[in-house]
Amino acid sequence: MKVRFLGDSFPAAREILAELLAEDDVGAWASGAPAGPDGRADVLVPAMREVDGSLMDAARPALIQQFGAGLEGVDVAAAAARGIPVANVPADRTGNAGSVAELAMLHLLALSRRFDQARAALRDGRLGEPLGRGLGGQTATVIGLGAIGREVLTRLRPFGTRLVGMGRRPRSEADPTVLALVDEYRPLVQLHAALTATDLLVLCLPLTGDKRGIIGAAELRALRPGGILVNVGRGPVVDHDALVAALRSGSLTAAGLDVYWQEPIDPDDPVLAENVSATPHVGGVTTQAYRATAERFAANVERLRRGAPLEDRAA
Ligand SMILES: O=CC(=O)O
Repeated sequence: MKVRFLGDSFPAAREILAELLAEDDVGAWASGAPAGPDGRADVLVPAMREVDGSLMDAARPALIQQFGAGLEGVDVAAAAARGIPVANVPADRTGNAGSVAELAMLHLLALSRRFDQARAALRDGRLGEPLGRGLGGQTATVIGLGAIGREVLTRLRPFGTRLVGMGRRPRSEADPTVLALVDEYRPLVQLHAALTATDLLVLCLPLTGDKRGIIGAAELRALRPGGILVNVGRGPVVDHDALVAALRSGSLTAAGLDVYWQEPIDPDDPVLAENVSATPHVGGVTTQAYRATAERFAANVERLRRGAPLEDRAA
């Protein structure tokens, strides 16, 4: 089987997959699908690129299989119209959610303890600065209570942080396992009120439904003074210009970002000149999560080969 990733990002995913699918041809189209017979793949891997109907017509894949959870770049209706199955590897099945949550913790700790400034002080020969803040006693609001949000809450608990969980559902319909993880549950319709009592805002949302730009200027302004935002879900959930403005004015103290409006982010993007700790979409990029993701991916390729029903289908 010919397995092709769109773009040459996420190289370790291909390496681990190539080991598991040793009989198959695993590779990448560095700049999108090439024309002609070379542009055909049995399994097409979106890898954060857009997959529209014309790309499907050119590549004529037997399966569009994400190496990970997010399918927001895939025109699932166009795939269904062409009879092409679309599948992903859900974050809760592989340890991916735990890896992403761990990265959220890294950003929270680095920004609260001002890790970049500490390293700069060390290089300047200064001692005992900067003054950081601990996570204890602060209020963290985690928006998005899927597998990643839950793992973030679990990891924050031992730090003595007050935990607010926000999800779509009214409290009466919230999942009891989520309610057990938080000090307070609030439905998303109470977003503004929750933010006014928030020091640490952690976004763990997929880009589905009406989530684009839900964190804009008014929401960032509502956070408590000294507020920190961490986004490990999807970039466009936050309004880019509002984020830059809030960081510039100091109304938001710092941001930890692993996901962006376009990926990879332009290194000259003004947000990167502000007080941010930024990583290039490595939330799920750990040997543990990748091995488990690759195993589920390879199992679906094997099913495709045998004509067996595929797992984790979105279409
Ligand atoms: O971003 C990573 C994923 O969607 O799995």
